[in-house]
Amino acid sequence: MRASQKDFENAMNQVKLLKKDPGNEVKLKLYALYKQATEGPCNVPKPGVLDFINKAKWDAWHALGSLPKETSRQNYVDLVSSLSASSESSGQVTPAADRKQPGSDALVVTSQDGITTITLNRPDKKNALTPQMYHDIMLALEAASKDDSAIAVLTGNGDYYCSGNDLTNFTDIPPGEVEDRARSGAVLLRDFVDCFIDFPKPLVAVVNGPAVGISVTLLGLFDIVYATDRATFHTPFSHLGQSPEGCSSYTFPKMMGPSKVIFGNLKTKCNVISIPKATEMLVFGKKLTAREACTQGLVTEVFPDSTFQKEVWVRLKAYSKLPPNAMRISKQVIRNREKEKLHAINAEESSILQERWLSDECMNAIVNFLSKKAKL
Ligand SMILES: CCCCC/C=C/C(=O)SCCNC(=O)CCNC(=O)[C@H](O)C(C)(C)COP(=O)(O)OP(=O)(O)OC[C@H]1O[C@@H](n2cnc3c(N)ncnc32)[C@H](O)[C@@H]1OP(=O)(O)O
Repeated sequence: MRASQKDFENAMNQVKLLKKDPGNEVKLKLYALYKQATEGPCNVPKPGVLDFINKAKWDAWHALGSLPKETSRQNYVDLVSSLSASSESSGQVTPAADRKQPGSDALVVTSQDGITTITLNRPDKKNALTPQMYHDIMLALEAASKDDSAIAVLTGNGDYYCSGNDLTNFTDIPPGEVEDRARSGAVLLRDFVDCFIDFPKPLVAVVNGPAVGISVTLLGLFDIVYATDRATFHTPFSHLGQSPEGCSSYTFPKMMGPSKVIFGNLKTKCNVISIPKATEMLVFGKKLTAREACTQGLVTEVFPDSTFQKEVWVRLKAYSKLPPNAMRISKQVIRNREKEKLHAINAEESSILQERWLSDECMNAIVNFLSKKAKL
């Protein structure tokens, strides 16, 4: 049943009566749904980067794209009713408990046992990332940085962890808007990666299956990476006419070390081969198994697929009981001196990628994928 105007007005009144502050992430969602329900798609200029509050509001509204007014009204009413129910029930202090992002089912955020879990939920598309998902992940990280959880986890639903950027993001671009789209894509990428660089609590990747593209490169910004032995790690940037992001041009060579020198078989007089592992991945697109990724320092520990979920969550629940402030401060000590550098690298990688997206090599690769001529 569709929410009526009366239901919508009741919901607006109910918001004022909430006993508990729902937190910034939910307030932004409410704001966005309200604007979309009353005014339709975002049609105002984007505020400047330093106008943080209005930019966050604009981003939240803009992320709703062309969601119809009636659906927005319904989502607003549903969200308020779930908030009212939870604020009247047990009085729990867990702000993100079993929270499903309205407007998109592609991301599910839950908070339990001191752990905020962000789950990519597009299993039929191998959890490929849409623009809405990039925005929702940023909002979820922002909320998780302030909620009372001790650690945050990113994982995937289904057989894949994530197949990277959704390549259909490159379609339906009207002629004349290609450069604008590349520019806004680079801004989105930079903002997105910045959120990982700045995330203040221990951040854990539970890699439940194969990982591709940006979902791999970001791993260098996580504090722990647990992988099933079924996972693979693939960064086919050259195949796609693209270039590395997620700060991987810095984190991968740093973690994988200098050139590994491999001598050929002396009898057959092979040449000396000396290619750094990071180059083999980021330039030549070599796919690593979970065990290879662990040897290279990208993965913390590999678990048998049959016991993966059980073993990992037992471990994480134990970690989440450690004193949260001590964990946060230790992370700061480990990471802070690199932060400025990482932000600069992120900005540089994003701007190089902006150029790559306009190249024939990139366009041809996308067309080939979409016309099912090429798969990785
Ligand atoms: C703004 C920020 C930009 C950040 C820059 C990021 C860059 C990257 O992440 S580069 C990496 C991009 N990813 C890829 O190139 C992966 C493309 N996908 C594949 O090659 C394959 O789908 C596969 C190897 C991931 C899985 O193959 P398979 O097991 O055979 O499954 P299907 O191909 O049948 O996939 C099922 C379904 O999902 C769709 N899909 C999978 N990945 C993507 C994707 N990345 N983008 C769009 N769609 C994807 C696939 O097309 C199938 O759809 P249907 O045919 O409609 O069922």
